Amino acid sequence: MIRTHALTKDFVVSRTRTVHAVRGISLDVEPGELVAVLGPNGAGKTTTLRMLTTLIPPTSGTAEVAGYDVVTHPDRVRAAIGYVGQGGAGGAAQLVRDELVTQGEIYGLGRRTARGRAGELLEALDLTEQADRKVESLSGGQKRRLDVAVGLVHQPSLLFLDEPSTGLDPHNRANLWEHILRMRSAAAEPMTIVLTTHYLDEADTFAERVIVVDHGQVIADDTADALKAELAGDLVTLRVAPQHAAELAAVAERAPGTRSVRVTTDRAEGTVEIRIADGPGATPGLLRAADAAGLPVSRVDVTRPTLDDVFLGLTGRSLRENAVDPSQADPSQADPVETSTDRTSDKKEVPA
Ligand SMILES: Nc1ncnc2c1ncn2[C@@H]1O[C@H](COP(=O)(O)OP(=O)(O)OP(=O)(O)O)[C@@H](O)[C@H]1O
Repeated sequence: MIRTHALTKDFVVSRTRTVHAVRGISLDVEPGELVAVLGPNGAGKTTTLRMLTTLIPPTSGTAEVAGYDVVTHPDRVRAAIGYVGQGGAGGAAQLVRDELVTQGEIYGLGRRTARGRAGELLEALDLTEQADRKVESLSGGQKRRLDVAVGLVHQPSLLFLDEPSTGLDPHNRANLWEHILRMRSAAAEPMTIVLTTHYLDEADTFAERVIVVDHGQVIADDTADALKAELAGDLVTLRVAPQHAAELAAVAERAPGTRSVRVTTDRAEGTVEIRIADGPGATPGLLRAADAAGLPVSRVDVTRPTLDDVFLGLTGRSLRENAVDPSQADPSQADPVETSTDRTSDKKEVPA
């Protein structure tokens, strides 16, 4: 459904400054996949989507979408895909139903077909009651559902969603997802969905495949579970008396399967966080080793990793930090993407 090879995009900002937004992305997305593209601000997610949806041309490399090259056959690509951008669609003063009918007509549907399709989408996305209201009067969640309806009006087999739920509260995010998944399962043909998101839980819960992008490159690509198992490991947290923390960390570092150990102490307690392949399986051995070393553990927690832990493991940075947009960080840098985001994590991890 999507095949890219060494896709790049450079933005020449001035004579001395070029932003290398996308640096050689090669991807294959099969029909019917639901793929989340995850990465910090400025990683190149939107730029990649904009190339795949023919909104901007690549600087180099190739991209085939729905069987057509984005540069040589942009019209064919556009007819086959739906795109819900960050800004949203829709003329504010239009009525909701008219907006959908107009969009359908733009895609070449006859008026009668466009009205029929608008009715179906309004019902599927729970917007029938709002059909005769102005777009500008919709709530944030309703507006986003209308954006999705607009993206689907011509029944594309491939839908791109750029941060579909940003700005929505948790209830509206869940509601939007319920609708997206319902539309997807109701589609006659397998619908491929590619979305970008900042919400790690959203990628974790809904995406069948997660592509992690950083500095314009793909740094990981697998199911969320596989990424977590391969790249992060479970987190076993042991609490001890503060004077025992460093010694317990040394014991933990020697335990089989330990990937990294982090120690923090305050007056009351020492905390030893152990990143380890199989937390539940490793914990009894860790406790036996602590006991044998005369280091009584007062509390044990085992937590499964998140996608943020995956990103942290890959880059040493957290996706939760509100990363600075590299192109805005230091205008004097010739290559801001490369040079201004090398931020080290606050966490002090001791490699195992
Ligand atoms: N038109 C443009 N001109 C110059 N630089 C641009 C342009 N569009 C994007 N960039 C830069 O390219 C880099 C990648 O931007 P992009 O919007 O693709 O990132 P993103 O991963 O989608 O980020 P976010 O999560 O914040 O939306 C950033 O440094 C951005 O400032």
